[in-house]
Amino acid sequence: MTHMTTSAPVFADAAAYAQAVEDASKAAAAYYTGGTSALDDDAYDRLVRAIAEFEAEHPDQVLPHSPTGKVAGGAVQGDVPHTVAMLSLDNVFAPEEFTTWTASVARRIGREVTRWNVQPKLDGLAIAARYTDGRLTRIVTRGDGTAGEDVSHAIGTIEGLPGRLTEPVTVEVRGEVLMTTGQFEHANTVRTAHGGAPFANPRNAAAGTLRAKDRAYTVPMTFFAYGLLPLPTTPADAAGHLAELAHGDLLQYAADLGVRTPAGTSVPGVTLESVEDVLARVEEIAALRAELPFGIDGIVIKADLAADQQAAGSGSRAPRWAIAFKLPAVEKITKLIDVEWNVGRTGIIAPRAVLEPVDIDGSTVTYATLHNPSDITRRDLRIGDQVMVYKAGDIIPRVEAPVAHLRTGDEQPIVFPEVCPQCGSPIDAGEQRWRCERGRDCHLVASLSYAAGRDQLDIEGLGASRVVQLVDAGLVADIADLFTLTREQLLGLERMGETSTDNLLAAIETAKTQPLSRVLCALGVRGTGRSMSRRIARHFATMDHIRAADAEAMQQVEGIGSEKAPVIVAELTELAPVIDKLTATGVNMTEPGATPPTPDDRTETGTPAAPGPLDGMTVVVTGAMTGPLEQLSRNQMNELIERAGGKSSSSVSKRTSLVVAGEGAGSKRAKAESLDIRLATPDEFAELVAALLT
Ligand SMILES: NC(=O)c1ccc[n+]([C@@H]2O[C@H](COP(=O)([O-])OP(=O)(O)OC[C@H]3O[C@@H](n4cnc5c(N)ncnc54)[C@H](O)[C@@H]3O)[C@@H](O)[C@H]2O)c1
Ligand SMILES: [Zn+2]
Repeated sequence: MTHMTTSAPVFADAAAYAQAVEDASKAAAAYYTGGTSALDDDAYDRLVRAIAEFEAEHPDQVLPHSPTGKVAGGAVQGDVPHTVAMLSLDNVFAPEEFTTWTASVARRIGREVTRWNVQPKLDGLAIAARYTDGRLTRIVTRGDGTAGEDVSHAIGTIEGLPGRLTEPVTVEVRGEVLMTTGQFEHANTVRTAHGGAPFANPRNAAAGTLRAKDRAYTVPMTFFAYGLLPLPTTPADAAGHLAELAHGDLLQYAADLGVRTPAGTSVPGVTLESVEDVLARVEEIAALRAELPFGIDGIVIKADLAADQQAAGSGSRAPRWAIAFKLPAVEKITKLIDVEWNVGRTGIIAPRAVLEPVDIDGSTVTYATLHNPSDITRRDLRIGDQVMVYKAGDIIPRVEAPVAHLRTGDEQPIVFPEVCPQCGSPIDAGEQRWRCERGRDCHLVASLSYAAGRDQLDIEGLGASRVVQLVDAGLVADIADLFTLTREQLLGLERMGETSTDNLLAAIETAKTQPLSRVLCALGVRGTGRSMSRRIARHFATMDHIRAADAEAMQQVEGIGSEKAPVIVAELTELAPVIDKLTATGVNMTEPGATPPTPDDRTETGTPAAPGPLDGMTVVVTGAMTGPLEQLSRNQMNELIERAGGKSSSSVSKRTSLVVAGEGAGSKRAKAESLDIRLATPDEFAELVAALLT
């Protein structure tokens, strides 16, 4: 779980440094006041680290408004003074750094720290809530640490921060205001409904909401306390008592007063004595992060005893008795390139965001869930948007919201499908989650239409609408059922006359004689398309040999690697009942011209009985075919090439041996000429493979 952010940029000169200070200040101002920063946290931290490095090397050039060494990067102020400074926290990123830090604290205070209080580092913003005689009278933000902004207008909208304590005491409660995932979703729904731009993430939403005055609507937030201290008006004995309490006891007292603390969550604060135990707890909290209903960006470890804290003291930016063990960033800004619509097994049509690849928490994220269409509307997403993407642990990455102010005006609306993208049937959009009207049959309709297609079994008269009819009538449940359809059954369907019935039955009968490669393709084995199916069929020659192949044998087929092979083998096992049924109905299960591999010949590809005219050649077909080849589809041309011992390809490269250029051939022909690759007209090619053109 150790982590280090990527290296920081280096500034060429003072001007670049000044620009960086400017950018960082602007980002921090947005970050702390509820605007949306143009930088994600990693980018901001990198920038500040680079600024610090430059300043270390050029101490004479440090700008007064540099963010380094300041609470909130010096970007925010306030006019309500804090009685005790509200500081930031220093960071560590790895166990060794933490151990080093604990040793430095021990050195400073001249003894080991007695025990530690370990709690989640809540990802919101710090506030001080002042209670007078038990009544909540004022809420102040952290500001620059010495003075904050009065946000008392938010009283009553923050769950966990009661208007009245259980005892009439005068105290200041400190803690974090945040939005839970649910509150964030709700806030964006309400906000966009009022014509506002959605908040980029829960933290940003909490910051913006806390400061907003006179809004037409209110949205709830949540508070968790992590501190309690006396106010100037607190009676001396009570104040003295508070000052002596250990951190854990203070939080227990806050909870007793009715204030929410992390104690009620799955990551309560705990006190631990050894560094090992602390580190183990850090791991535990990190592991729970993805499932928490609120964001955390680390773990805070504090000396628990007041005496230890006082001995360690505080710096101008952070206390010396506490540290934040930072967890890797789980949010990054990247671009929304596209939205795909996938149909699940039950017919649910789910949108999925296609992203510009971005590294988050140790993995590259290219897709993120968008849940459902209303989710897209609620988030007001557009293609081309910069979006905040969240990913932690093993959860599916999700798009939180667009970073609306980064819009350029070139963003495009997301187009919702009008019919099922898989089978073309109408969509049931009555619920939040859209669904293909065919439900579970959607896949069946799609896979049967595919199987009947021109490049597979080529069953004329079996278009999508006919397939829908057959499925709806319960006549077919898999592709094998097509071959046992009776005349009576077909005649019973609407719009099915004698002629079309006979034609369809004849087409189905013809389909039984298709080569194995097409039957295999029709089965829709995951990970195989047309050309892969042809390669498999040519290699093994018969369905029995294909089914007998284990993953290792499957890997002998060109283009099948160690990852794909077991998937294909497993798929074929799953399809066994359908394959058996197909065989029983008399569907051809051999590949013409191919011979099965011999057992000791595991590296050789199954070769045609006789050497073909295109042996070892890679052939590209372009333009319109004429003469004897006129009727052949591109797929059939490719089949022909492979039957002749060649390899078909769709792009011209140095490795291409021959380009068959028909009428209208354009760029591929030009490329072949520039690479000096042999060209043939369709007629010349037909002659070359004449023996195979029967
Ligand atoms: N994206 C941006 O543009 C941008 C700009 C500025 C800052 N930031 C981010 O903000 C962070 C620095 O912010 P910071 O100065 O507020 O410091 P910080 O968030 O690293 O740590 C201090 C804060 O932690 C909070 N906290 C949460 N749980 C706590 C607990 N249990 N006990 C004590 N405190 C707790 C408090 O609010 C406290 O003020 C960095 O991670 C940086 O990336 C981002
Ligand atoms: Zn469908």
